[in-house]
Amino acid sequence: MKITGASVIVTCPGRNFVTLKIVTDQGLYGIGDATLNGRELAVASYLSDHVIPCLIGRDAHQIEDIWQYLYRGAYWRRGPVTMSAIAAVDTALWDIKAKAAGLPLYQLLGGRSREGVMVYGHANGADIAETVDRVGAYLEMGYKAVRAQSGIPGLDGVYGIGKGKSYEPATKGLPQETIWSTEAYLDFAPKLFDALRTKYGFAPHLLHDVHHRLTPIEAARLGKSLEPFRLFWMEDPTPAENQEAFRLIRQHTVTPLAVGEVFNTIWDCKSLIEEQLIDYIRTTVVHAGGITHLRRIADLAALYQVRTGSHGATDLSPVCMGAALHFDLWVPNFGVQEYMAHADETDAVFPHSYRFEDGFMHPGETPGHGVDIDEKLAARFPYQPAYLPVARLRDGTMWNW
Ligand SMILES: O=C(O)[C@@H](O)[C@@H](O)[C@H](O)[C@H](O)CO
Ligand SMILES: [Mg+2]
Repeated sequence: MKITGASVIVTCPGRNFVTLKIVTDQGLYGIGDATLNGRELAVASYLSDHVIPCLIGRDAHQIEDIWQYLYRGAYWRRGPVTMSAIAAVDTALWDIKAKAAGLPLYQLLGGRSREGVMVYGHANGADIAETVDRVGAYLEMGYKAVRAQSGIPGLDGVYGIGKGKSYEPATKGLPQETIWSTEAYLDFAPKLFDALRTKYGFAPHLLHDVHHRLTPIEAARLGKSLEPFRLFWMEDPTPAENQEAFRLIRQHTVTPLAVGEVFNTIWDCKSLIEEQLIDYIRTTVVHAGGITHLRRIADLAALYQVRTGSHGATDLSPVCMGAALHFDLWVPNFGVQEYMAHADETDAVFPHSYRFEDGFMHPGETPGHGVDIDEKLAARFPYQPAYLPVARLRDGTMWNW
């Protein structure tokens, strides 16, 4: 089956998304997510200018060979732009292969390993009282796991706090500037989880995202102070590029650690996994080279009892979500999947077969990954420049957002 064409679709139904569509001489097509929040057009150009010309005429069934061709063949390996582009090709090719087989994608990976995919919701509020209520709303919807993020008195624009119930960090125009104070946060966070456990007990899984803001010793202190509240995980405690930092954190706390949403390859998490410095690996389909590469990361992780907990924020398109759910249904060492529901316009542009039911997601039985794109509708939402925020300390020093 020959690849006869490919195109990049950039659309902004509520937020920006980049989608690759690959078509074949047999009338089958596949799509893959290539969205890199705040840097979308770099991946779109990488695909249009440098990848698509190399795809035409290749056998769409040779997923592994095409992956290796794009990874090794670039000479310049890894990095979020390259790996998101490779991921889009890989996802589209798995979609085509599964459609050709007439099977939902999870069947090609090895079949289902569980009944459904446990997801966690992202609850956020302006203060502790509101966050406690929002967690309650998720529990009422049937969620078994909820990540809780709360505004901190005196700090504007803390990570994870939206204007309404949903959370969308990117804003139109230039990056929004926010202020960060580690001191205020470290005192505040345990109070939030104390309030949550007091109200809801220990049955629900509670998670928390630190979003790379602490130093290793501060992260160790936070992990220790959260131990009485038995979190499912503490996410991204320190900037993730320094794998050694986790040795120090690990010496001090038994709060489980999750990391990896910003990782692109197995090399970013090799030491973290092999030294058993983390409990959950959060790499995802779109930013870590597609299903072909994510499977390698998961297999390495399985050797060390590290489980998966893939990133699933709103900037990962429904195409990524669909592919991730097939992966999750199969992967033996599954932990949990993040799920932030998309805006209605996004769902309309990307019709999909996945669904939420009582705390679990189901990818559906449609052949392929079960997500499509309505190109006519997509064209009605042109790209709008948008950026993630940046953070500074009170004295103006640049920090990690
Ligand atoms: O865990 C998460 O969902 C995140 O940390 C994201 O909200 C992250 O900030 C965005 O995906 C960035 O694009
Ligand atoms: Mg995160």
